[in-house]
Amino acid sequence: MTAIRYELIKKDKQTGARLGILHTPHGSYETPMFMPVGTLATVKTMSPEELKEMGAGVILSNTYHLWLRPGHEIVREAGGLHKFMNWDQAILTDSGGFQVFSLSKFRKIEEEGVHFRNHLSGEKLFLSPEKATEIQNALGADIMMAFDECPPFDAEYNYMKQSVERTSRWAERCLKAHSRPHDQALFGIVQGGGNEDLRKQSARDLISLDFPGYAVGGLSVGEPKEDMNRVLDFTTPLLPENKPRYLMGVGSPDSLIDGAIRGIDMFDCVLPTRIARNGTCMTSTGRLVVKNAKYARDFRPLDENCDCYTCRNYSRAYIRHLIHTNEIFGFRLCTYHNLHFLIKLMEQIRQAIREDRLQDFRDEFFEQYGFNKP
Ligand SMILES: CNc1nc2c(CCNCc3ccccc3)c3nc(N)[nH]c(=O)c3cc2[nH]1
Repeated sequence: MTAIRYELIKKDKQTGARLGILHTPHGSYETPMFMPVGTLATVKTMSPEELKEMGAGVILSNTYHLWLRPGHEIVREAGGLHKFMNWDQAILTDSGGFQVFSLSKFRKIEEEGVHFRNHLSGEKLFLSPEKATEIQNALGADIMMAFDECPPFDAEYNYMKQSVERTSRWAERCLKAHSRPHDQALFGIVQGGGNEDLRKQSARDLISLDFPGYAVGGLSVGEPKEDMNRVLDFTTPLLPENKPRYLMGVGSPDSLIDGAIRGIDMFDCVLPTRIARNGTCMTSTGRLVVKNAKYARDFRPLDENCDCYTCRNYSRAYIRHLIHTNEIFGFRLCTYHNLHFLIKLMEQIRQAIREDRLQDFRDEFFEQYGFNKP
């Protein structure tokens, strides 16, 4: 028995969306789901109790960051990430590949792995499929990711082809190095940019290795949303129907809906927590920059249609004051609201799938939120 099991409950009659349950050693969670990001073993400014209160299930942490600080051996000695951060629900760790490419200026990619510099100290570092797998085994997350290369979306075809083939070889090396397959599910990551044939090759390679789940990588890296949707249109149908599909780094409301419509089950994004720290909030009628002076005497909640802790107890004027004075409580209130907003959106998406009306829901939501309907 592998560490996780995906149970397909039903498919939406209007779209490629599906309602499912992801069973993990730390709990079972309905999908499609949004996973808050907690890079350094904390979802910034939120306590585990608050995360549970708002309905968070699986949260993310990061191999690269935790390897550098505090070091994966300390987390292992603490009894693993769940014990270390006092989180008794599920955890997913990314493999560190993406962070190396996005954080480190100098890097050299070879068959063996990636040479780069520590983005904090400048010291020379090296990450390989084996090392990334060893770190994730030490962290002990329920779901861990294969070590991959996420090339620029518009990389030259031959480079992209070489990269996909190397990522497939790296995935096999991760499977071989994985020491705890019964406790931790290793997901393969499909690459290939915007090239349908390379996406097919990547999916075929990874499916032949029989992973318990698959991520669609190489997207949400600056390409237009139409391109992301086009890639999903021909990529998710390649993936096994009875296994979870995770679209990496996607979390704006329109992309969550469009990803769910195309058969994605799991999403993560730093957006809700990151924009909260500069006073930008997601509301049912679009984004609201609460530190704007126009809210100085606005005593309404952030979102009149929201029943979260923030919206039940505090006004725009008060939150604006806190953000304006750099008060940490202001960041907490905006973070709580933004995470609750996305978790609530996923519940609405799941309900729309139950009622076979996700396309209609998309139209209503886009209209209300202010996304131009293509
Ligand atoms: C924002 N757009 C985007 N993010 C991508 C990521 C990282 C996903 N977020 C994981 C995370 C975990 C903890 C803390 C912070 C982030 C990717 N990761 C991998 N391994 N491969 C990708 O292709 C890839 C593509 C991405 N696009």
